[in-house]
Amino acid sequence: MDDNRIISGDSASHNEESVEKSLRPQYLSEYIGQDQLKSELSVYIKAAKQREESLDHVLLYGPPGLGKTTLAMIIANEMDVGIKTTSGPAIEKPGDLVALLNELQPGDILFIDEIHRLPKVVEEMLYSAMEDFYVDIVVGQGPTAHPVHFPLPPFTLVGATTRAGILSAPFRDRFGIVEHMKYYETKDLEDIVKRSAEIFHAEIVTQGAHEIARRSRGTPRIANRLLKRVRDFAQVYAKDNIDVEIVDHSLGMLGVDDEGLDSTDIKLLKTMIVYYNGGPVGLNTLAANIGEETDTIAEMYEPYLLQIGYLKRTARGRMVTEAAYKHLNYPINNN
Ligand SMILES: Nc1ncnc2c1ncn2[C@@H]1O[C@H](COP(=O)(O)OP(=O)(O)OP(=O)(O)O)[C@@H](O)[C@H]1O
Ligand SMILES: [Mg+2]
Repeated sequence: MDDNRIISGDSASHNEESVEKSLRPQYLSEYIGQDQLKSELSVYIKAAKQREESLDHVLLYGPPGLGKTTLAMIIANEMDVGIKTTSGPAIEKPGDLVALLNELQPGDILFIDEIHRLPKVVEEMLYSAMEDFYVDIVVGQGPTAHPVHFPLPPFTLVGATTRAGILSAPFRDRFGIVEHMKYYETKDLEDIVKRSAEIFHAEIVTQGAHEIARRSRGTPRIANRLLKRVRDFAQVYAKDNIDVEIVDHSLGMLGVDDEGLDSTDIKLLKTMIVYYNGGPVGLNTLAANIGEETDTIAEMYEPYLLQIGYLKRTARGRMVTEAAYKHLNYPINNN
């Protein structure tokens, strides 16, 4: 995906990894927002601990950067168990999965990011692992090949995906706990920005935090990234604190508009307005027109534009709404 996108919700590049780590809340009590999800999870965690059992398998889904990986790590901390982290595309064959499962201690968490990208054979092997804690593997080759029943310790699979819709039903049904991550309220993002500023030892006034929050597309990762860039501007301009003026100036320089939309969001909307009279346009056509991958649009751009009501889905494709015409200052064309 496009890693240069300043407000990308996509995973951070390597040099930002360690900063990301320090920003990650460790326990549920430090995790800001997502109140419904937090209160549900805390009940399930408490109950599992009281029974001294492993937590039921958890599926977390929602747009990039909303805190799925963070939450998986929090679950491990709260359960006081180990966690092994991997991702769907990294597990290429059943043997890779068996190797991972084999390393788990009883109660441990296996976190699989991008779980919708697991190969089918691996997914099917997970069925018995999840349900009855065993896998059947074939040992040997040719005439000496024979199946071996391989028991596993009880473990918790935590899966994260941006596309719950494309998981097969038998797979989805094996997760006892399915949680939908929602875009964050501005107030929650404001608290996240303040918390991160404190970790960076950066002074920020409430209005400044509010302005970053408002323009972060409901996404903590974007809020943190914007904060880092604004902090750079404040430092270079020798400001003692981050106020609305410096936020507004910096975000303007970064091409983040008043609603938090970036140049790709705007290009997408303008293409639909100018070339397709507002739509309907199919996702593939749109992707080809603006030079992005279809998946990138579906996972990173479209969900937020749908959420704020600038796009709507119809049976024949995506359409731009009146609100988007207004925001971009285009006359509404009603034919
Ligand atoms: N509720 C929260 N409170 C505070 N910080 C948060 C919260 N949720 C996420 N963050 C911060 O946002 C950043 C992104 O979170 P995370 O990596 O968990 O997102 P993700 O959903 O796993 O994204 P992706 O789908 O791209 O893997 C992290 O640096 C984390 O510190
Ligand atoms: Mg993640």
